[in-house]
Amino acid sequence: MSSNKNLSKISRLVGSIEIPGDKSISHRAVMFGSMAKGKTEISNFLMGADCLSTVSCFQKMGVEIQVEEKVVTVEGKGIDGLKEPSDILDVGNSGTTTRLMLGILSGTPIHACIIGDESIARRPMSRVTNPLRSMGASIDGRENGQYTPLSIRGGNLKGITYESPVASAQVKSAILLAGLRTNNEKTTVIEPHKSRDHTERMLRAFGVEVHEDETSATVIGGKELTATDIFVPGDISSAAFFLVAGAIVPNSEITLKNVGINPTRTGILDVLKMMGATIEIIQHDGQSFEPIADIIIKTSTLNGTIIGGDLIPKLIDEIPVIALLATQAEGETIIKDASELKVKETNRIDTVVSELTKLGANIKATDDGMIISGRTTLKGNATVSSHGDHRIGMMLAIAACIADEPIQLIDAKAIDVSYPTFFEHLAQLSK
Ligand SMILES: O=C(O)C1=C[C@@H](OP(=O)(O)O)[C@@H](O)[C@H](O)C1
Ligand SMILES: C=C(OP(=O)(O)O)C(=O)O
Repeated sequence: MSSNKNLSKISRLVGSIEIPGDKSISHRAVMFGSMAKGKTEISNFLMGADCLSTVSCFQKMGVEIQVEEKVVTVEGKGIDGLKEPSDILDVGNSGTTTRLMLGILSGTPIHACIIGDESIARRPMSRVTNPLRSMGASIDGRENGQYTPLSIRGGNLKGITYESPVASAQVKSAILLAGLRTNNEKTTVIEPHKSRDHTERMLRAFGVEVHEDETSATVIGGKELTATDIFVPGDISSAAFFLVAGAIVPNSEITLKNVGINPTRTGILDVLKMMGATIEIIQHDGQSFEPIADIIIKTSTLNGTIIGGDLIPKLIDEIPVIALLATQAEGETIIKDASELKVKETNRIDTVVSELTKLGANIKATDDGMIISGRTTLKGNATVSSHGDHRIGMMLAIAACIADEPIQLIDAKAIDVSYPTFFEHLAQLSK
């Protein structure tokens, strides 16, 4: 489904918005609620297309799930409660749904087929299908299980210690979720850098013990999950677009409310501080399993910086909009160690560089990231495309706020994947 938007410069951004629920946490709440015994009520659920794909896949496996405007109720029937689906499980555009669901299905004695859209069909799945096979799952698919369509039949699993070549919460979560299905065996995932730990935190909320250290996580199989109510904090990856907008649109001051500030996700806040942004973080008291804050950002004078190493997994989805931020910073910004960008919804090194270049940015691709020289005036008067990638679409819509001439954005609809109210929020803040 394609849709285009004409976007113009904005004189200032003022006011406050409530950031919609976190995508990673919304997916997990539906999945873990489906595996648990009892009723899980999820509030502030993200009504984005990706999370609705997760809901529909678990409904097809017989789980009763009701969705009523940001409140989702899941009637879990326990870890053995999933039924063999009579239809294909369609994950749409969602890598998280695909990889975590493969982990869950690995130890479930049913057969399932998984397909998604054309972007999903290009995303590498061997990073989960290979370790899951080594635990005992039968998985097949295009190019020996590297790409969708995939088919899976769960088996009797054994625990493994898996040293992942990539820092990926999707890989870690898939293996840990499979590990829960072993008979009292230990499963450990070791990563090169720590990835987001929402799975570990939420499993504990569902009553399952998870052992964590600096870069590893361990579960013991055979434990039941107990249903619990989950409040989903606002998604810092969605907040990132308005954090950058607030910093680069002149005379702005905006407050972003209820933003999740899990330290494995706050790389964007570190970068804004490193670049000299005026930012205030007011943490809420009495949090449950994920910390939450209101964040105030003002128009800022910015300097270039170097972003790499263990900061990368903490901001991987924010790199497109960080590249835009860097076009408005004095001097050079180097983003390195980020080759994972090549296997997201698009090759985000290529799409960021090609679309920002059309707007007049001084940006070049490297093997594992990009180098941006600022500060440049974005001229606009160009047609750019999301390439079907929600984060590229939102980055370009924020670029339009400061470009001298209007921009036409092709396929703005892609934004619905993670932030369906994005344009309403932008309009609300625009003065
Ligand atoms: O576990 C998750 O919810 C996610 C993990 C990250 O992917 P990787 O695990 O591939 O790094 C991230 O890019 C994605 O948007 C969501
Ligand atoms: C990479 C992303 O999501 P997923 O892997 O779930 O498709 C994203 O939201 O930027």
